[in-house]
Amino acid sequence: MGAIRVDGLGKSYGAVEAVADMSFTVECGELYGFLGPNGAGKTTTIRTLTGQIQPDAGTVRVLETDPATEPTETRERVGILPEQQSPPSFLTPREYLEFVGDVRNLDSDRVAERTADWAQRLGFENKLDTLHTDLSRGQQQKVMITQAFLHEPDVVFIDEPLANLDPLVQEQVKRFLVSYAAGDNAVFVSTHNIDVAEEICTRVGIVADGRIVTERSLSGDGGVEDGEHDSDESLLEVFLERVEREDARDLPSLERIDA
Ligand SMILES: Nc1ncnc2c1ncn2[C@@H]1O[C@H](COP(=O)(O)OP(=O)(O)OP(=O)(O)O)[C@@H](O)[C@H]1O
Repeated sequence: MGAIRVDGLGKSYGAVEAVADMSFTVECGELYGFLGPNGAGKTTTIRTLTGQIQPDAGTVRVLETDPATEPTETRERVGILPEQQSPPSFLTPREYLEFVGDVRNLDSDRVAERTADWAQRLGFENKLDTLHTDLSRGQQQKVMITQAFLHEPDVVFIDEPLANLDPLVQEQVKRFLVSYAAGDNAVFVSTHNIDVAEEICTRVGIVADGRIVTERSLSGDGGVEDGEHDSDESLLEVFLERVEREDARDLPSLERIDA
């Protein structure tokens, strides 16, 4: 099933054109990496796909729902780990995950079971009853990862999944994301970490100036599968080449500077 479809998406904030004619699709079973420099339009695209903001132009569909007109239907079926979001300071992880389970209409026994599983998987069992305000950034990130997957959604949007996590937990989360996508779910990861994208993603879209400038299928062994590019070319090389090319388009030419 088509998980995410974006066609001609445009979104401006006043005079700032954050997203301009963005188009791409993601199928269930894909771990799709959304890569781009600061200010490229990644967060704006995710916010549109999760019904947090309305597009100015184009169409977006998530599991055949329209997040602009059916935000509740969309959000019921997706998991979201937003950029730099912390769990509520006045709740403990257990209380927060019970609340999320309630909002997601999950049976309380199931929530308790999944909370215990995730706490064990990510190693925060001994913090389940500690207020978030007394948890480290990494421990809070583990709780945020748990809430995104609590209802086992078909599509998950994650901004910088490995932020603040120690190397051991990073490995566990990477392995989990790969296996979750392989279970016929779509995992959409926005990241600046090109090495991680190259390691775990099945496909990446490189974003610059509010649109996809190129997409690459990844072979899973660090190689980039592409007819246009040398297969030995790393994803970092592809990224730098395409993003610099877009930057150069925006810069005045030397002749114009000299004139
Ligand atoms: N609420 C807002 N009001 C005005 N401009 C905004 C707002 N949010 C984003 N922008 C602008 O829109 C553009 C795209 O921002 P966006 O946050 O989508 O980029 P990004 O690719 O997620 O960047 P980063 O990698 O730095 O998180 C930027 O020029 C940014 O300054």
